[in-house]
Amino acid sequence: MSFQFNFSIEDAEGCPLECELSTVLHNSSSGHLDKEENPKDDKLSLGDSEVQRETTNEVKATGLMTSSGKNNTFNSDIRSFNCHVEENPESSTLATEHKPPEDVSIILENKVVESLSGLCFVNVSVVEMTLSDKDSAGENIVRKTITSNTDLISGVYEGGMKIWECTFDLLKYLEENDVEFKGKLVLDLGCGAGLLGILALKRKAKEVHFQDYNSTVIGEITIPNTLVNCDNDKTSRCVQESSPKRPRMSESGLLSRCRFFSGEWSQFVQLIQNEIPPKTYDVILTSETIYNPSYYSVLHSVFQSLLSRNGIVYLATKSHYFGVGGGVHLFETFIRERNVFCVKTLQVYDDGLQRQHEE
Ligand SMILES: C[S@@+](CC[C@H](N)C(=O)[O-])C[C@H]1O[C@@H](n2cnc3c(N)ncnc32)[C@H](O)[C@@H]1O
Repeated sequence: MSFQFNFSIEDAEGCPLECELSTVLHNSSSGHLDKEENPKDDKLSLGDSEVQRETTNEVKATGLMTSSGKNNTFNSDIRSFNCHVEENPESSTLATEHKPPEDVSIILENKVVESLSGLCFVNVSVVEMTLSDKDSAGENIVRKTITSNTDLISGVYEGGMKIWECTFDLLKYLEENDVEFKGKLVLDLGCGAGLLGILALKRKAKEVHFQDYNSTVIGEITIPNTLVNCDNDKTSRCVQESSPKRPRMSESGLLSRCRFFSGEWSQFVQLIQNEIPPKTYDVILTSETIYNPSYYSVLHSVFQSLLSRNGIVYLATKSHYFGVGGGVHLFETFIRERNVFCVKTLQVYDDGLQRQHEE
């Protein structure tokens, strides 16, 4: 069954010039999500959105609605997922840049590498097992999530350890539509495993920045994943499942076109904006980052501050995140109310939804 949301495609002429960034999030957006209007939507759909700036001063946005049940082998079903909201979250986590070590082989110690569709990634369970013993001095996110039995702990751990389903939808969309990355400065925002940024890197992006809330994710998952995909000419014959790949130092060339950041989004914006010259991104890729409505304001300001004038944002999301309350309708409303971007649906993937719904 195909499912379409109420996204509309707007002419760039219909879009206003940049407007002020709203500071109100909860109040302004929550009242506009009318769950009763499409009561079935929430359970059935996932979505991708793309936000685009035009060459004129006008801002145009397009959206890609996707849904998928195909990748459940890699991800538990998170349409209804557990989120623990900390009473005193460690918010405003400072943004930090992470430099891969000189000896890149160290990064892959104790890692098991898997592959899918030409992309390699470390097995998260193995990383978690290793970390549950040793990260007590660090963020300790593995132990915290095990203890609280949650997919994420708001303000502490934002879910970057595993690969979420919409990442695969967006990868598919980018490949099928031959989206151009050559020569572009790309941001994988809320990257987790970083597969979106890695795809951009392999497709000749000039530079890719990876950002995740948690430094543990960047160090233990994102950087290793980037490294195992850095074997430029040989990536098509990815390592066999469960076989660790040990790239030579000479194979890590692509790493020089990557930068890695951890920290909360507003802090990240500050860090990037303080660079001289200040940077803006041609493409922002982001998957499963709109689950929490209380982050919409800062997320919008990331787009507004860091997207270049001709830039474009591809955003992949599920229709609704039970337990936290975010979702595509709410986010679309939020974007429209800010009046900076327009939104359009690009595509809906609905594989497996009926099956999921019947359950
Ligand atoms: C559910 S995970 C999705 C990870 C990955 N994009 C995927 O699709 O597999 C959400 C990601 O958004 C990022 N994130 C969410 N809220 C954030 C915030 N307030 N500040 C910084 N990063 C945040 C985290 O880095 C986290 O990894």
